[in-house]
Amino acid sequence: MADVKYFSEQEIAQHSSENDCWIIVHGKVYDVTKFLADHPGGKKVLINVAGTDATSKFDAFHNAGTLEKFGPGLYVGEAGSPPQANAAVEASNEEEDVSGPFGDLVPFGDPSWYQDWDSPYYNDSHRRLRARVRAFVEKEIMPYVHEWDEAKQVPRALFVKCAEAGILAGICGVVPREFMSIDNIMGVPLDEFDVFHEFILADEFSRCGSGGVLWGVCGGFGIGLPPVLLFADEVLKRRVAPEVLSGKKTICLAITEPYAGSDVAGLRCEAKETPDGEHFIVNGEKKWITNGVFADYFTVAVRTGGEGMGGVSLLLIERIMPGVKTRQMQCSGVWSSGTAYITFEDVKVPKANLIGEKNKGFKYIMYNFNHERMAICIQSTRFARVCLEDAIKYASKRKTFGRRLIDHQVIRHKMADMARRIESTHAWMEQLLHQLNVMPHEESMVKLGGPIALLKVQATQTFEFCAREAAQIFGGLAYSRGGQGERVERLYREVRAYAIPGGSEEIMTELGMKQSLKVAQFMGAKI
Ligand code: HEM
Repeated sequence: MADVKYFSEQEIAQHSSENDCWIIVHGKVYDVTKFLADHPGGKKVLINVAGTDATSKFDAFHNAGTLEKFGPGLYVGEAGSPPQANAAVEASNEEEDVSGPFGDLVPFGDPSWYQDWDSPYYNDSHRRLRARVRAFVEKEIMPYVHEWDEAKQVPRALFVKCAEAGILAGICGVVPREFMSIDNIMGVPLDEFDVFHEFILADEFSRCGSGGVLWGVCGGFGIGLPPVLLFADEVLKRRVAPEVLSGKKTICLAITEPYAGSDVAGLRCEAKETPDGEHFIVNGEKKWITNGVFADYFTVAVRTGGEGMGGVSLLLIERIMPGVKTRQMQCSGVWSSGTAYITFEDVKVPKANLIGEKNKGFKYIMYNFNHERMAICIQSTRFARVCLEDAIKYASKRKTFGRRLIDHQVIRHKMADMARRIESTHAWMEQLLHQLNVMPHEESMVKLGGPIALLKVQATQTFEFCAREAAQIFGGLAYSRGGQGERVERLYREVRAYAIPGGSEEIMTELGMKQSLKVAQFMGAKI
């Protein structure tokens, strides 16, 4: 704090020309002289408010993220006089107080336990984690999301940052203790880390409002690494897991093909054993593979046996192996996630890279399906909240016909419709997360497969509805990329990336009911 400079209103008022232009926004002083020519809103608007407090005008046209990104380069100090040092306050700040409400308190913009409602699912360790992930995402991710999305890639350094913060280890569904150099995940001891901690990691990360960035970091990792951790032999696991968990290398899961999507058992990519039995020769194509553009490792579903699910194996293929080619696919959304079309042409893969047993691949894939689908539900539900949060914030400041947008009943009713869908989806999601927390895995695969499939439909349809309604509230601002409607515009384009992969809406609806009927009959229902 010692280096912070303070300026009085009179001092700031002297910097009021095109050649020397300061403004105050939210109590901070910015020297925008060199920024005038680059300001996307034009230089005149800035010169008109030079030397004054421009907070209300600034708020009318920008997101909070604008200052997080541009502010540090323009900041010169604080407006007003220095605060008196208060030893008692400084001492009490050292203890992390996690009680009370948390976040911006926009109605339904965060789950209800953020408003200090009682909940059976969360304790102080969850509250502490919530604050830490939020601080990390707001500092390291949110200011750059638009830039990364437009560049269609996330920086490699972000993987290492996320690994060091503990985020990677926390989202793979199995806590990879043996490969971790620390005994906690963002301060939560590994023995205490539960499904709700993982939920908070994914939910708070999703506040970045970009499936592209989220999948860019976690999309391949969260589904490509679990089969290695759970089923690969020690040698393969020890070679691959530590470097992926440390963010130095990346991994993805390659199942879908031009010929087989949700119908996994129909995949064609073949792996033929060489006569000496030492290698597989892999030939085939994979499509829509998240992170495939840059991944170092590919957990690939290949056909090693006859038709159907009994002939599928999982093989770890490496980018350095001759015959592996990837190209970026041009998709409507999730731009920075590196969606790839992959060709394997006579790729020679050592037998040692077989994950688990031959022809057991389908079982291994199924093992992680509930986890993968739950991740999609968590992300979709938070994205729906992001749409509502941004819509409420924007409608509270934008005026039309002499009134704020939010003062129009038709706009409030849109918000109400969004809120009730989000809250009911969230409550069902928490109920199922609780079951995942307490139920043995094998049992949960059978009993929860149906409800989680239906929850995926519910969550993605809620997301779709909220993206649409928020876009209507933002109007033209959600039709152009960047700026105030940035998150809504992007999320609107990303809806299909959630409603189709991980089991399409149609297949989930059918599976959800069929599976639930089977379970009911097994449990004795006379139907
Ligand atoms: C530190 C000061 C400021 C910075 C860093 C800044 C930055 C930006 C940026 C990055 C944009 C593009 C849209 C976005 O990303 O949000 C923008 C747009 C804009 N800014 Fe600023 N701005 C500042 C201050 C102001 C002030 C004080 C005003 C008004 C008096 C203003 C008026 C506008 C307008 C009218 C737009 C265009 C909005 C639109 O496209 O609808 N800006 N500004």
